[in-house]
Amino acid sequence: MTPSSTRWPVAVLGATGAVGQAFIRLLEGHPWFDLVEVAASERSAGKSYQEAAKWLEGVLPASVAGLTVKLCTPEQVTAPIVFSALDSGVAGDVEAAFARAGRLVLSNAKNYRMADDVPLVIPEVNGDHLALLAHQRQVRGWTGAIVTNANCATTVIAAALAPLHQAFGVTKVFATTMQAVSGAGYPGVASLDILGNVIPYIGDEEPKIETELVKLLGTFDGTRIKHADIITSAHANRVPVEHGHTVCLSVAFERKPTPEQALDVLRNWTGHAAVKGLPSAPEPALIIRDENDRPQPRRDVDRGNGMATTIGRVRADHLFDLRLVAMSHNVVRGAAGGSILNAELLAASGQLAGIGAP
Ligand SMILES: NC(=O)C1=CN([C@@H]2O[C@H](COP(=O)(O)OP(=O)(O)OC[C@H]3O[C@@H](n4cnc5c(N)ncnc54)[C@H](OP(=O)(O)O)[C@@H]3O)[C@@H](O)[C@H]2O)C=CC1
Ligand SMILES: N[C@@H](CC(=O)OP(=O)(O)O)C(=O)O
Repeated sequence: MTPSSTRWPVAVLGATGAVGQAFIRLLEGHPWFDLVEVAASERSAGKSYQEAAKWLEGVLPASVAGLTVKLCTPEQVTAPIVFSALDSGVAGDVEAAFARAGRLVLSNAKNYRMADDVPLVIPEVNGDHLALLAHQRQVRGWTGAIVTNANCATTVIAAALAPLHQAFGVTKVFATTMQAVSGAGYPGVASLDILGNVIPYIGDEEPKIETELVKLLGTFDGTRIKHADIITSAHANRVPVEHGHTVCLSVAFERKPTPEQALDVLRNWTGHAAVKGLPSAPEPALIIRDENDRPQPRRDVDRGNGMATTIGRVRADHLFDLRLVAMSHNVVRGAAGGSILNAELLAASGQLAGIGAP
């Protein structure tokens, strides 16, 4: 699927961090988007990207190495589409300034996720929520817009539960996460804190999982999102894994499925139809493993170029109705790749018209 022969210039804000670097890797050779600008804090601005960033994985693309890092202002950064990998301490003001200046901001930060007029989107799960942008422009008077993607642990849970919610109506979720160190950004957690250890606390993570899930699985009525009626109890843990958040789930339903019925739904789920064929869309979005010892971050995290969610251990639950384990790449599916897929869906559905006009 191609939206037209148009190519869009894009920028990355927070380009030097863990998620910013993933954007740079994933945008290299993208068929629709050209990365033309990178921006970060005052500490990095004015330096070449190569000098400012401690490159973490693979080879830094030559086209980016020599770019001068800009400050994160709409005066300095002129691209109409802006991917934001900014620290949440600054994302609120910076992202609003870009949207006010007519730019489309695709944000990874938590600041606007739960705002009533801001779409919180995992394309396969709730791509239709992007239509909320018309309401956002009306309410805020912006010519640009902000679209957010979810917390990376919530992304795993929502991707696994969306098909089951559609088929059987999820009512309660008990979620225990095992989250990779890359989720804490760079340099992140001190090695002596995490090597050979588990940390049973990630600041602010459990409330985000519990609130974002109901918005993601909610329904859009043409003006607003009606949140799903699901109660979630989350336990968030940091584990010594490089990439990939794993989540153990116990789930209760309105209509209790057998494990076989649940597996059938998961295996046949295709998600929001408009996502199929987009450049970053994994095919399939969900990979179901029958082995007792999967999913595993080491073996499954890069499936679908890091965009697929792997699910296993689907079985009956003694406490609720069903148990399962799900895992996906927190920096790709749960951050940069998810944002790029949001932008692709907007482009393919003709929703980029007028973007970039002041
Ligand atoms: N890592 C993950 O798995 C996920 C992260 N997220 C979210 O994505 C965002 C980025 O996370 P991550 O890459 O891990 O974080 P990092 O700490 O690795 O990177 C933060 C980035 O923000 C920039 N920055 C910090 N302060 C300022 C400032 N005052 N002005 C402008 N830029 C600034 C940094 O620039 P500089 O180098 O110049 O300091 C750096 O580029 C966060 O909001 C995070 O919560 C969301 C989902 C998953
Ligand atoms: N808190 C997540 C990563 C993250 O930054 O999430 P959020 O964007 O919701 O703050 C983790 O530690 O794995």
